[in-house]
Amino acid sequence: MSRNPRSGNSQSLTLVIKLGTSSICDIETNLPLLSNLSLLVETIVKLRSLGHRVVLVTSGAIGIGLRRLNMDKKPKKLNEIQAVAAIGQGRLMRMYDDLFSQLNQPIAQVLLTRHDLADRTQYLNAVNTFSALLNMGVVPVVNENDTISVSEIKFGDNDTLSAITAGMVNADYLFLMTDVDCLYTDNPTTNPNAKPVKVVEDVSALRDKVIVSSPGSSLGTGGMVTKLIAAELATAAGVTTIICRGSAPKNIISIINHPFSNNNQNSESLPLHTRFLAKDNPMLDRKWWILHGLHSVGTIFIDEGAVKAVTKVGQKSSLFAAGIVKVEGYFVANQAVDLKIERTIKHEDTNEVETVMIGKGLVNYSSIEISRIKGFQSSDIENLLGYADSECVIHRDNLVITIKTDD
Ligand SMILES: N[C@@H](CCC(=O)OP(=O)(O)O)C(=O)O
Repeated sequence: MSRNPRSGNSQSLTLVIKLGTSSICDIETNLPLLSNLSLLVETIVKLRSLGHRVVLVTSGAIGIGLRRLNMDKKPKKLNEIQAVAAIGQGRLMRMYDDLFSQLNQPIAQVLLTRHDLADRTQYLNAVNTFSALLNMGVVPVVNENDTISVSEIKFGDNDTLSAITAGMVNADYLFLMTDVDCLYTDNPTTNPNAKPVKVVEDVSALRDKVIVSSPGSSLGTGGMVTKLIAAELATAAGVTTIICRGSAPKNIISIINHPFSNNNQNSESLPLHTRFLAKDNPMLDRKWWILHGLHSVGTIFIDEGAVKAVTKVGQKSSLFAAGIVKVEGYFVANQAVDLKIERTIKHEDTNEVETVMIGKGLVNYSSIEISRIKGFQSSDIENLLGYADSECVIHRDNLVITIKTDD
């Protein structure tokens, strides 16, 4: 089996390149790593000249902001960190614009939060803006909008933001540039026996095989854990994801020029990197948006019959009120909720309740309405509520199943 980038040829690829704080600022002094950044800019301009479309997702606002204020450490208070990021973001963009301008490459600033993408219209507006920028030959430079990002609406780290961005632009590749060559079976700085992991077919299966304790830098929030989450999101959207060393950006060109097949996974001619293969059947854009773009605001617990119906191979059903046993959280129609089942596991003396995540979906009714109609047939909804907006609680088009099924 060979899973190559979706466009199937290397004529014109769409690449998202994510650069973490450790590749932008010196970890001791916070001074910008100008030679690194210049090499990256040269590589991106080279990629553009080869006909590729490039999006840069960059951290570094906090690091650059700290340097501007002559502060050694990140402040403790969230609003002060946000202030530092606001100071650094303009300077970060100025630095990129200065470097790209030397090579006549126009760039654009795109600042996003998860909240912006939770609304389908705003999500599509962002998709359209990216599309227009790439069609104009511009390199969008993306960061999280730290001024308005607090935990509820945060991507949390730029690895996740880069995976969401890669899904939005239908990228062929996501490059997660970091301070190590690749993913290892353990932390290579503390364990000399740690082995490089070169090709990953299934990110979720990998979690038991590698120890991903390697922390991010003191300024960044990511580490290997967030890279694996990003790889899982991106590969689910059909994006081949690569972890490679941030200080050697030219490797990107070698990697995309080298056709991949499982037979040459140990190719010695390529620089060390980890390749996460894109899923053969990527999730449709809308379902991927529901799963990763939206924040869950509640939970609907369903019974075994409903689990069977919504996970049925071939013809998955919508979720009806009859299969709902419990509602948690306060939400209104059109918001995203998790779908779970509680199962009782009988031990000799005790019973244990296990909660299993089934999926996520957009509801047609509020939590208060669902509490009143749960367990009833669709034909009873009008009597119970005085109206019946929809016969199902979650339509199958708005429902994403996350447990493994056979289809
Ligand atoms: N928006 C922040 C990003 C912080 C962050 O997640 O950094 P990293 O883990 O290095 O990708 C900044 O620009 O400093």
